[in-house]
Amino acid sequence: MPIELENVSFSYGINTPFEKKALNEVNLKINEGELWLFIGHTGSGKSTLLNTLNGLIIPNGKVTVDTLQTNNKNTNMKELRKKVGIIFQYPESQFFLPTIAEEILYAPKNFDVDLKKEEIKFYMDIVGLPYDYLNRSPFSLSGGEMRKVAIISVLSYNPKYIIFDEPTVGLDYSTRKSVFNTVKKLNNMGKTIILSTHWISEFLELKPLVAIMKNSNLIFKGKFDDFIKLDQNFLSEAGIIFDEKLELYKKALLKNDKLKDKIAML
Ligand SMILES: Nc1ncnc2c1ncn2[C@@H]1O[C@H](COP(=O)(O)OP(=O)(O)OP(=O)(O)O)[C@@H](O)[C@H]1O
Repeated sequence: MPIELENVSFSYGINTPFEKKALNEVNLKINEGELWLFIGHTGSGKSTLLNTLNGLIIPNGKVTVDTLQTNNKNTNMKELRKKVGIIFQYPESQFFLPTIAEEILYAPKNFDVDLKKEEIKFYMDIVGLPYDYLNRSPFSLSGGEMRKVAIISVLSYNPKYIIFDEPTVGLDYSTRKSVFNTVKKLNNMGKTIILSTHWISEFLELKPLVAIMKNSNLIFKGKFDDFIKLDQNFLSEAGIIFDEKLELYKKALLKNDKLKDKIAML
């Protein structure tokens, strides 16, 4: 079953001098097992859109997760939020417990999930965090390690859909690579992943589906190679600039050169 957005619109600060439209008539269907990359300039509406998917923001229009509609007062929001886990930008700012083990156990407890020791180890393996970190304070970790703990605390209640809002923001190259590997593993496990990023080429190997936001509008949704072939002006007006790797990939793709698959793996 999919996540479906139908005519989704949202404004902040309605009827105030600060009223700001963040989503305008967005329509999108996200099928199970897909990997979606949301891109677009700063302030284009990506985070707002992601926050509508688990009911943190209730927009006008309709957001349906499997059979659960976020704006239906009969919807069990706990059930919906258990299905759709969000890893926020700078999630580490939300830590408040003394040990990593307690941080990891907090969300599953909330969702009535009895998390087994082996499951914690399994999730630690996925993100690449050593087991002997469990008794450490989350505040003693590096930024990248904190990000990994935040990812585990969402994985720990086994959501079907996992949303990453700019998962690699503020991280160094090797930690970005490790977050990328986590995304890859989760998607290979069949999880549906929806992520916003400014680092498109890091995800090239996975050939995600791409959604482009511009000034609160969803201006493109489609396959990765169709995105790559989009007109350069159209892209740069949406704040999207290709780096060297994407340019190389585009050249090979347009020439139908087999090299493109090698470039994607770089
Ligand atoms: N809490 C808020 N109150 C008022 N306006 C907001 C709020 N959050 C976001 N906005 C505005 O809504 C618009 C969309 O913001 P949003 O955070 O969704 O964009 P974004 O594409 O995720 O940006 P970024 O890439 O910088 O994270 C922007 O103009 C932003 O200033």
